[in-house]
Amino acid sequence: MPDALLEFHEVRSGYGEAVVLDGVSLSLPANGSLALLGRNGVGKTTLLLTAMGFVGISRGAVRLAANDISRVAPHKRARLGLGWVPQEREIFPSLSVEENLGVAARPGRWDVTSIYALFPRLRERRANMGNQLSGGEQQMLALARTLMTNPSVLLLDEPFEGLAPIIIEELTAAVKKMTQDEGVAIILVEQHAEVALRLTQEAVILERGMVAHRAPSADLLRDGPTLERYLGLKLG
Ligand SMILES: Nc1ncnc2c1ncn2[C@@H]1O[C@H](COP(=O)(O)OP(=O)(O)OP(=O)(O)O)[C@@H](O)[C@H]1O
Repeated sequence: MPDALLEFHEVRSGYGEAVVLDGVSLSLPANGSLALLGRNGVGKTTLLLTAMGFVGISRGAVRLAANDISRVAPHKRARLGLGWVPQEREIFPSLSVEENLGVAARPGRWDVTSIYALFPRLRERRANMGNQLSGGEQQMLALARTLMTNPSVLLLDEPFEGLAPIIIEELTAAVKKMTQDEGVAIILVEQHAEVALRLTQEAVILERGMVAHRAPSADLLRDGPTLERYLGLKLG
């Protein structure tokens, strides 16, 4: 098995007294990609928040490159290489696209030039203010801005939520290039299970805060009974 870049070891976490994740173990190798699936409320976002340290753990450990980061503050985890793309996007409305990118920049493979090559639409809109972008463009900018921090792992929380199919296509093409050609490791939380499975190597399905099923994404994509059982999906 390849060495884990990001690892959850029997993690329990939640909000105050409420336990949401219980005994979750998973492992993301360097250059790996993992789809995190499950019905509403099973704890997918909580898992990403736990990885970032916004939600604390009461048992188990979170490790990044074999270092225990369970008690490390979120901003330090970001510095260590975890990149968080929140569902709310959190674009600065009164900064231009290019300024939004600039505030996040840290040295590495990703800079404004390589980002514009990945997202030509952002180059076209580079002078637009954050509040002069469509929802899909904001989502691209949110992803691109996190990429500007040159993370070793990107945590994506429902990036395709509410977007038109044409924009989803553009975004998936960029994510594919980023992961398959450039080797950025990702955990992708997604309601669009088929899209997520096509973009990733491995998949984990959560149910009631526990790992209910894990499989290579390509296998799960063909496994109608499992998709129906845990996600209520019927294959077309
Ligand atoms: N800030 C919070 N305080 C208390 N409970 C919370 C908080 N955020 C989420 N929860 C609860 O934790 C559980 C898991 O929520 P979470 O958002 O992680 O699920 P999810 O799988 O991401 O769901 P969705 O697909 O709807 O986004 C839910 O029961 C939710 O009500």
